[in-house]
Parts: sequence; structure tokens; C-alpha cells
Amino acid sequence: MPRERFPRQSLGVMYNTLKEARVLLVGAGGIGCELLKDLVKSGFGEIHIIDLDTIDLSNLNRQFLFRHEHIKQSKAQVAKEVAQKFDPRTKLVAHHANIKDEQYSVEWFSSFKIVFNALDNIDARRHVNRMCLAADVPLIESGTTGFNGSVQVIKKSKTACYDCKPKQIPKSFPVCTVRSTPSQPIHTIVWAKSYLLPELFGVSEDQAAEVDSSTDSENAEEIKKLKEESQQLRKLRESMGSDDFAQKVFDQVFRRDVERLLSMDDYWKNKKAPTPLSHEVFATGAEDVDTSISQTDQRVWTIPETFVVFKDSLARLSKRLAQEKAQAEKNGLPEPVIEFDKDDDGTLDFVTAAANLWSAAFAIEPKSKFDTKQMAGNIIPAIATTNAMIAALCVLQAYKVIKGELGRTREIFLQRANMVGDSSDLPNPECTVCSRTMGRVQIDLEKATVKELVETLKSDLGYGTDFNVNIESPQVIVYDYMEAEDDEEAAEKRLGMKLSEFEVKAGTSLIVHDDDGDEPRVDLQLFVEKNGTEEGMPAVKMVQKDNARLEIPRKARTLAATTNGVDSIEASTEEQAPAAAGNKRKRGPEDDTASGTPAKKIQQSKSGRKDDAITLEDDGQDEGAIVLD
Ligand SMILES: Nc1ncnc2c1ncn2[C@@H]1O[C@H](COP(=O)(O)OP(=O)(O)OP(=O)(O)O)[C@@H](O)[C@H]1O
Ligand SMILES: [Zn+2]
Repeated sequence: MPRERFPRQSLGVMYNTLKEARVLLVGAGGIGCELLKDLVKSGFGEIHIIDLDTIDLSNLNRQFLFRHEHIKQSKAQVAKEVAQKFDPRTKLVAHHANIKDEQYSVEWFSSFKIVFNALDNIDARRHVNRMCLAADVPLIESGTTGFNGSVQVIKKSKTACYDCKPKQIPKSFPVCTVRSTPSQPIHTIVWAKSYLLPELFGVSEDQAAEVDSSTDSENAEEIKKLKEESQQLRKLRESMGSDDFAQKVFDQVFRRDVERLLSMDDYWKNKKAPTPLSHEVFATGAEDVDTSISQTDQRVWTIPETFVVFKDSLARLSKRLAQEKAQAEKNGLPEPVIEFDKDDDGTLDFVTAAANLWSAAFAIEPKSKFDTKQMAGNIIPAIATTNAMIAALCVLQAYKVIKGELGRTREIFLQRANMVGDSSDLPNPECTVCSRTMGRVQIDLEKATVKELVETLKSDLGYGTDFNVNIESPQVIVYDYMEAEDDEEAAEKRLGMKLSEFEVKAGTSLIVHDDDGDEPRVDLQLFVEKNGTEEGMPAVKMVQKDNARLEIPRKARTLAATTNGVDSIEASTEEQAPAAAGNKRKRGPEDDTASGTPAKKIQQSKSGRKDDAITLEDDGQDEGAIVLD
């Protein structure tokens, strides 16, 4: 039986489109390897694979395109070579690179029929989301965490984008629990990672999302005391690098701070009181321990071993920070910080040792470096079968996109045995990412001035006088129409400045914010591309799609315009995202699922079949129905 039978049956005449389709797969990790195999086997014509990473031993348990001999080689390249054997007719192209590199422009994205995200971090997901919106290319976004997973189809103006819904905020612990009354290993790990490490190596007043410092009348007094302790610790930073730095930190944190806690008698009436640690006692036996003990990660370190790793990692991090500071000063860059990274041995050693010392003071069970890594990195083991199911669901959604049936695409949530498919959400009209109009502008970066950009916006796109232009990230004002009112000379000077002086370059995203009194336009996001060097080319030139002028709707009309575009998608008020996305909000965990919380979504599901085990909910009738083998 030919392999094409089922895709043919599913796609009907559109099967030819699939065979010619040029698609992009971003990420060749857990989901990516599965998805690449599925895409090749389903007959997609040309597949580009991009991944910045090389193969690691820890990938082999679930990234089945990779074998032991591939370790240290490019994921994209090996994935391509191995998947090619599944079907030599498929054109495969590998890119060993970061998808955020400027060469992967909006224009490049627009050369694909579909983009598949198989990533592991929010930052890259957000980037691809924006690029696909700008290029008006459908994006199939996916993610898994353990047994849970999700798939979402994103298409500008038709369905919700990745940023339409606020992302889940990681679980936080009250500051008093982690700093004054820890009772579980996770409390002391969060303390070491989100309090002690940033206090010593972070920026002033850094407060990690995992620690909740909100005050109520009960803990106000204690929080005040904790603030004083933090200040004392900050003072200690001045002696960072000196021989007695580790002892000073140890005495302050594990002895004096604990003594202060102990003096609060009321605290310990119903709880086990902590024991202040003595540097002298803990140092006993440490001289016989080699610092290489930090490489032992499967068993819990003894007390002298923990003490040695604490001192050694503190010294390593202090040295690293000093070097980075010197470098930053030389280059006029802001003060560097050291942040926790589960894959950075220096910070992981420090967090493991400090957490275990904190645990020693509170008689809490210590943890091995391996366990600490899992807990501090919020690591939920990746499950190969979840990845396989999610990858297959991505392909089924891609079939609908190929058939032009965006209205029938589904947002799918997988939670253990349950799978729920809901109609794709509508775009959130408040979403600051996808409610923007997106366009491209070619700029001669050697010549173009702010004035030329401003004039082009007026003449080519119909802007009036009242608008601003900012670089999106890091935020820089390029043009502010109000400046002329406050300081005419400065405004004139700015207009004459070259855009390159604001560090505008290929790949920069410019936001044009209209302030036109009655009916301002929605924000315009312009992606900068390098101008060609042909004779007579203007220094700033809007890129026209299909030879049509870019239309930027007025704000008042955005909602209607968006809703009109999706007549076949059911509107459901309770499913509209409640809050404006894209506003300042806390970042979710790095290793998140594709969107929202599957559990919550299941409860809200229109199907209402919360407890049913559903194989695949699809309203397809006979013709072109998805065939599941
Ligand atoms: N900006 C990016 N550009 C290109 N590829 C990226 C980018 N960010 C992440 N990736 C890739 O996405 C893939 C995600 O795969 P996965 O979630 O299985 O993670 P992993 O790194 O392979 O595994 P683990 O996180 O468990 O070590 C990785 O191969 C990673 O290199
Ligand atoms: Zn959006």
C-alpha cells in the first residue's frame, strides 16, 4: 500500500499542494525530531530545519533521529541527513543557526507556506510568532511538559496569536516561608536560587517571580527585618573577592540571620526552631575534601563536602563577576549580573550547596545536585510519547491549513489520557502584538535620516503630523512629534540624524504609534530590511505586498475588522482573553507548554467533556475528513 494513501485521502486534490509546500521547522529537539519524521513521511515537498544547538547525550532518550556517534554535531544537519533516508524525494535544507539571526527576515519567513514551532523557550516562540504575523504565514505552535501538551494554529487576523493570552505565572512562595520558616527542600532551593544568588550576584532590589514579597499585617514586621538583612548582605558584597568573603557570607547568613530568627520566640511555639550554623564546626574535615566533589551529582554531599562546594562556587562566581565587570566597564556596558541557569555548573553548585546549608539550619532533608537541578530548573521530564502525539497533531492541523480551512483549525490540549480540541480562539483585540499592522521597510542604512523615514510614512502611508517612531527592543525613541513643541532646535537636529545613529539595522523592529486626535491608526510594526544599492533607489522605501499600499486600520474599527475576517470561526465570549496581552507582565517559566494551562482550558472547553477520554474532536464530514490510522 503506497505511503501516500492516507494523506491523499485526507487532502483530496490538495495533496499536490502538500507535495509542493515549502515549510519551516524551528527546533530539532524533542518535538522537532518527531515532527520532521512526520512531515517527510506525509509527503511535504521542501522542509527547512533550523536549530542553533548541537546534540547532547541527554537528548538521545527521546530525539530518535540522533545516535551516540552524533554527539556534538549540529542538530539541524544530523536531523536532515537522517530524515532524508525516509524519503529521498523530499528536499531538506538544514540551518545550524539561531532563528533570531537577522538573515531570517520577514521576507525569508514569507517564502514558507507554513512554519512549525518546536521550541523550548518563550523568547524564541515570541519572535517566530511576530515574524509569522508580519509575513502573514500560518504558524503551528506546539509545546509539551511531561504528559501535557498543546497545539495552536496562529494566523494573522484569523486566530489568536501566541501573545494574545497572558502566559501562566510560575508558582511563587511567600518570602517569609523561604527566608524564615522553610519546611521543605523546595523552599531552601528557591531561597538559594531566588534570594541569596541575586542578592550576591544580581542587581539591586532584584526580586525573582518565585518569591512573593507582598505584605499583609501579619508579616509586615518580619518583612521589614528581612529587608534589613538584605541590606547587610549587600554591604558584604564590597569584600567580594577577598579571602574571607566566604566566611563573612557564611557567618551573616547561616549564623547571625538564623540567630535573629531564633530570638523571635513566638515564631517557634508551634514550629521546630532552626539551629545557627558555626563556620568552625562546618569547616572541620573540609580540608580533606577536593573541590572536584562538585562533579558528584547523584548522591547527597556530606556536610564537609557541602561546605567545600559552597566556598569554592562562591569564589568561582566572584571571580567570574569581577572579570565580567571589568569587561563591561571597558566597553561602557551596564553592570553585569550572574543569573541562575540550571546548565551553568557555577550557579548550580552554589544553589545546591547554599540550599543544603539552609536546610541544615532548619533540619530539612538535603538534596543531591541532580535533584536540585530538576527542582530549581522547574524540570519536568520530557516524555517521548507526548512529543510524538503532539507532532502528529501538528501535521493534522497543517492539513487544514493546506486545505485553506482556517476556520476549522483546532487548539488542542493534551492532558494525560485526555485530549480536547476547541475551535481556534479569535485574536484578542487588545493584544498589542497581533492587533498591530505589520509591514516591511527597506532602508539605506548608510544614508537614511529620520526625516526621510518620517516623510515616507507621511507620503506613502498617509500619516498626518502626530505620530512617534520607536525601536521596539531595547526601546529607543527615533522620532517624537511633540519634541518640536518643547524644543524646536533639538527636533530639527533629530530629523537630520541618520537612522544608523539610533542603531537601526536590518532586522530592527520599528513601532509607529499614531496620535492623530479623533481616530488614530492602530500601531504599525515595521521590520527594517537593507536597501538595495541600485541607482536612484530612495533611502527609505516601503515594501509593497502585491503592489498594494499598506492599509493601517483606525483603532475604533479594529475589532470589527478582525471579527469580520473569521466568519467561519465560532465566537465565544468566555474564551476571549481577559487581559490585554503584551502589556508588562511576568514571564512564564522558560520550559512552558505552547499556551495557557491545559487543565484550565479543559474546564473551559466548549465541548464540556471534561472527563471524557477523547481521541480527536473534529467536525469534518465525509469529504476530506482527517483519517486516523
Ligand atoms: N532561538 C532558537 N533558534 C533555533 N533553535 C532554537 C532556539 N531556541 C531553542 N532552539 C532549539 O529548540 C529545540 C527545543 O527542543 P527540546 O525542547 O527538546 O529541548 P532540548 O534542548 O533538545 O532538550 P533539553 O532542554 O531537555 O536539554 C532545541 O533543540 C533548541 O536548540
Ligand atoms: Zn495576539
